[in-house]
Amino acid sequence: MSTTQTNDKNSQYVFPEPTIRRLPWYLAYLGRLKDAGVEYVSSTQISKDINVDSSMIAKDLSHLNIKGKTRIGYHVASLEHELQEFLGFKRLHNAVIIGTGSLGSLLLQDAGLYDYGLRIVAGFDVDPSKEGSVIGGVPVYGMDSFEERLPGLKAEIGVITVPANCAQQVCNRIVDAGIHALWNFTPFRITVPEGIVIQNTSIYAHLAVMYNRLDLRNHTGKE
Ligand SMILES: NC(=O)c1ccc[n+]([C@@H]2O[C@H](COP(=O)([O-])OP(=O)(O)OC[C@H]3O[C@@H](n4cnc5c(N)ncnc54)[C@H](O)[C@@H]3O)[C@@H](O)[C@H]2O)c1
Repeated sequence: MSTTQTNDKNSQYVFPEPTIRRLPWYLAYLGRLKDAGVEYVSSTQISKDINVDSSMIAKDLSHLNIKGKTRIGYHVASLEHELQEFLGFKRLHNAVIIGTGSLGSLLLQDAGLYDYGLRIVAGFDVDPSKEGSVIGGVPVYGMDSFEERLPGLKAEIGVITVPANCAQQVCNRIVDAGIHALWNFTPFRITVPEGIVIQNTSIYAHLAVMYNRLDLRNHTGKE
């Protein structure tokens, strides 16, 4: 389960989160069409293939700088390009990871994040045994050098993968050091000052939803 807040009373138009969440579905679908050599696709066809209402698709895509042609639909490659631009996947965003344990190490080794515009430039950890290591080609430094190294890393995003009991303290330190966007993987609901973007991501919350739906299914006896 993930939620994004832009804690900024002065922010301009904020796209509805459900719209932003659906756009990557269209992108993945368009990638498949492109690989299959399909040149044009209509919102009706997209609707049939990915099971989203076609009027909702048309509304979602109206936010983009592209128009579909009557009776032909959208040019697949152009729509894919526009979606990637809109979603920020084409732009590289430098990030640092705080906490290079199980989850932090996995993220450091996930080359796929780069394809989605996230370039992790360094990891930081309080554990001295991790200092000086390289995970997934990314150097890991001690937390004591965090403030000193940060300006040179040109990072705009801080990824938080520390134990929940120190999440808030780590968050405060990252924000004080000048980072404006946080991707929080801990189950702790951290609070941030106005103007800081925060994205909470927890697979555990998704598990809870799945268990709840499974229980419901088992009780209603639906096959
Ligand atoms: N979001 C998810 O889907 C998901 C999945 C698994 C774990 N988690 C959460 O991610 C966090 C990390 O989980 P893990 O399994 O990788 O734990 P872990 O214990 O393997 O790693 C935590 C790392 O943080 C470091 N650390 C501790 N305090 C620190 C501090 N003040 N500053 C910098 N580094 C510090 C530790 O030395 C360790 O290397 C936990 O909060 C966990 O609940 C989230």
